[in-house]
Amino acid sequence: MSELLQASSLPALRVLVVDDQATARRILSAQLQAAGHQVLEAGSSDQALTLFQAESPDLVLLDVEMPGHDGYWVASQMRAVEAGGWTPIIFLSSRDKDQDLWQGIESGGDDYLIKPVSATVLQAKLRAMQRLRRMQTRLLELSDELRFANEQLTRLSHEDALTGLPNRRAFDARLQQEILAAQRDKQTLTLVLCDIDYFKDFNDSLGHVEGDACLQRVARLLQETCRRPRDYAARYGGEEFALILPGTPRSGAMTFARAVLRTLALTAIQHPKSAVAPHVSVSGGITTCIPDQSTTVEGLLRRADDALYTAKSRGRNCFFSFEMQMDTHEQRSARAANLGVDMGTDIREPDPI
Ligand SMILES: Nc1nc2c(ncn2[C@@H]2O[C@H](COP(=O)(O)OP(=O)(O)OP(=O)(O)O)[C@@H](O)[C@H]2O)c(=O)[nH]1
Repeated sequence: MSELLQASSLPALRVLVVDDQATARRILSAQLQAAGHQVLEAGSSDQALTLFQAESPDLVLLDVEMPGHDGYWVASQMRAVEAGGWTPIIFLSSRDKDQDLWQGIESGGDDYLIKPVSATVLQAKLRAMQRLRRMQTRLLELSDELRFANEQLTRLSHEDALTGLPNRRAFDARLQQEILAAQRDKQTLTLVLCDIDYFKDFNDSLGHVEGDACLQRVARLLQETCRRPRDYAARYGGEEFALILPGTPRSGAMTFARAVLRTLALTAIQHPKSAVAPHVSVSGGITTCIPDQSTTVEGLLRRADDALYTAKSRGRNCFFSFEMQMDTHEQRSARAANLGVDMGTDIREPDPI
């Protein structure tokens, strides 16, 4: 690289020189190389277009008069294939009428120099192009940084900072999508709301730092209990979690609830102030339906929340579902036989572990 380029810290350019005269090309190329630039040479309009597309040069120096298609045509073709980019094109021509310059700019050129072009003028033009190139590079970097920041922002606006689970906003959007999908496919959809029991007492006795750690562990356990790819766990509020189990009927929801209760019992996060268990437990409200036109996010959440309230009032550390209560005794017995569990309207861990 020449001392001139190094000293100015301007980027060296990859220049496509298009001229049907081999001698003119060679002289120009030598000047450019002496100034530290890289040169690609094209002796025809077709070759120019091929190199332009294959090599994406930083600058095109383009002769006007060439056999076949002239330089104006080449410039317009380059603009057409560039798709959103902008490579500077400078015409070098012995045509010196105003109309020629006009046509050059109209066809997509950025500048028009009349041959013979002095070495100083050429250097000056190249310096200007180098500055443009540097600005363009910086703009591209900035736009990448902006895109990355936007992606981060979108992710953060959908994520709960403490647990890393999706937050309420993301959950509501997902539930809406799953309602529509289940409506379309006539599939069952289960919604579960879980709330940690006596969590205020947990915080009061062990402190908020332990409380936060507890929320993180419960979040992870719930997420791990979601075994199917479309199951979705979110932090819905303070100590409340919400789960969507698509394609899951009542029996599957019960299995899920039992798994949650068992996992929490096995994990045994100590809860010195719980009135229902020596460990952290949850209460849960479940609703299962095949959504129709009248099914809404708000309606489903209300039903699950009412069920959660009932689970709390029935003693906590259990799940409750109104739909299961509506099952006939025969259905319950049949399912209980299949699952090998004692199924009431609320779901508990039957044997102390
Ligand atoms: N450490 C911590 N505590 C939280 C967070 N969000 C909510 N809480 C606490 O969760 C507790 C919820 O208390 P309540 O709504 O009274 O419910 P509870 O004590 O769990 O009682 P029940 O739900 O009836 O069993 C409050 O003390 C909140 O301060 C959090 O991000 N971190």
